[in-house]
Amino acid sequence: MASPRDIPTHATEVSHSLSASPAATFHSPLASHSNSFMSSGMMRRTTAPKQLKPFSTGDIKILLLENVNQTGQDILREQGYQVEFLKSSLPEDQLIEKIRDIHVIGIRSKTKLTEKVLREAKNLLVIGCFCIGTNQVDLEFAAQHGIAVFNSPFANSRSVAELVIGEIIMLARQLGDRSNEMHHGTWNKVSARCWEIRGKTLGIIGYGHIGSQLSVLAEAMGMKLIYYDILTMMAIGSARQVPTLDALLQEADFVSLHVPETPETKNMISSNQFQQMKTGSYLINASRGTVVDIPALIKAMRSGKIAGAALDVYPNEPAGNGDYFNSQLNQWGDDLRSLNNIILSPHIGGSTEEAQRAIGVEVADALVRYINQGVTLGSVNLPEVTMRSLTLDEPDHARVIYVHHNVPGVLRKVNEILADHNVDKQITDNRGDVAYLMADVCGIKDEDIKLIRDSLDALSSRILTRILY
Ligand SMILES: NC(=O)c1ccc[n+]([C@@H]2O[C@H](COP(=O)([O-])OP(=O)(O)OC[C@H]3O[C@@H](n4cnc5c(N)ncnc54)[C@H](O)[C@@H]3O)[C@@H](O)[C@H]2O)c1
Ligand SMILES: O=C(O)CC[C@@H](O)C(=O)O
Repeated sequence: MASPRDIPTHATEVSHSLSASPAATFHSPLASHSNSFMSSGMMRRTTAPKQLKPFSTGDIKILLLENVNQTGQDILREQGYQVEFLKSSLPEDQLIEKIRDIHVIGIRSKTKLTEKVLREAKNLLVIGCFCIGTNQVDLEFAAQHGIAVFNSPFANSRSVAELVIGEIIMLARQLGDRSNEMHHGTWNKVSARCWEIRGKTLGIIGYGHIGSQLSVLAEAMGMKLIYYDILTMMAIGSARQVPTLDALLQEADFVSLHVPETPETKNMISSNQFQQMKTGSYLINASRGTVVDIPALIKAMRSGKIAGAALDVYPNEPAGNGDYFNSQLNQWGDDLRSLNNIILSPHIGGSTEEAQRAIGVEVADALVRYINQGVTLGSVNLPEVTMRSLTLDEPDHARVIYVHHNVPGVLRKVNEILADHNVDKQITDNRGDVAYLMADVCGIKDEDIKLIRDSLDALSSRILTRILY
């Protein structure tokens, strides 16, 4: 392993012969990524970043599921990693089989990386969620095992907000039904219970990236805006935060959900909430399928309480494209489909070319930075730690990364191990029980690296040791 010949660029700058498991010892950035990182202004240096790899990039095995965008695939392949790409997600048994062998996995919203699955992921270093939501990953278990998780926090927010604007108009004008009728040859020119959206009140539940973006668009369409959020959020334009969910439900003509999947948001909109809503109002859910109690929605629509709904997400969603959205998947499937003025879309809120390309780049870049430099900026489950790249005028440096339980006395022990070396820079941070330490050490020889790694591995606080050189 570790042959510098396999390193695509600047490979001759370093020459190490240590054999290492990717999970134990990792290495640094390719120029394109480290340069863009350095140009952030945080860590400007005149010297080119040093290319560090303890083993051939070809040893890194990456599994990309759920049709991750080509932009992301390209970035990872350019690094020389082995990338396996699949269009759909995998059934749990196949996922477990594959995850044993890989160092990196890229997923979207469908793949469930539960404790059961992650327990088998003995070589896994990092998870890339090529989406906003990270509810499909057991973040805590991953952190406790030193597996970093990255996502793309807002690259598809605009796409979701635009879809919702379209749905508001479609529902107000019963456009889905009229279109369906025309597809079946029926001309049905009606205006009863069809409305303009101008002057109507949109109630946004969850005023984060998507909710606030929707607020801007809806206000431009002449709607009045109210929102409910567990946090006090800055109102945009003339939007107004209301103190309770009930207050929002009682006032809004359209209710749109933009909350994450959490225990608190499970069935957040159920029979009681439908009762609070205005008769003839509309519900839109493009957040997560668990947030709306669908049988209660079906009842509320049949009774006329709710005049229309748009759903983009469901408690159970198929693994891939095909003829799967039936009552076997969700027992109420047929009832839902039989309703009038309901728009059903296959979780496409974030599915635009713009969003998927941007997500591909953002998440793949984060993965490369983590694999090659150990930088955790943007991680959703590990402390966010960064240091400038090592440079070509630092030839005998190594970057020591020690992920550990946050218990008293660890730093003293780590620094005893590093004491005989010159520590250029060191940074540590914690997130709950898990701490992440990075130290750049100079004057390092191959035998030092092995010694440092073995000594760190022997500490009881250890979760993961990586040495990049
Ligand atoms: N349909 C799609 O394709 C699609 C695309 C992107 C995101 N999403 C979903 O939309 C969700 C929201 O995305 P975002 O980027 O706006 O997230 P965000 O984190 O920026 O905003 C979420 C907001 O919800 C609030 N919130 C959390 N719990 C709440 C509760 N119990 N009651 C009220 N407010 C609560 C938070 O305080 C936050 O302001 C994501 O978590 C994801 O599940 C779906
Ligand atoms: O693309 C997906 O599968 C998920 C889209 C969306 O729900 C997200 O969380 O970003």
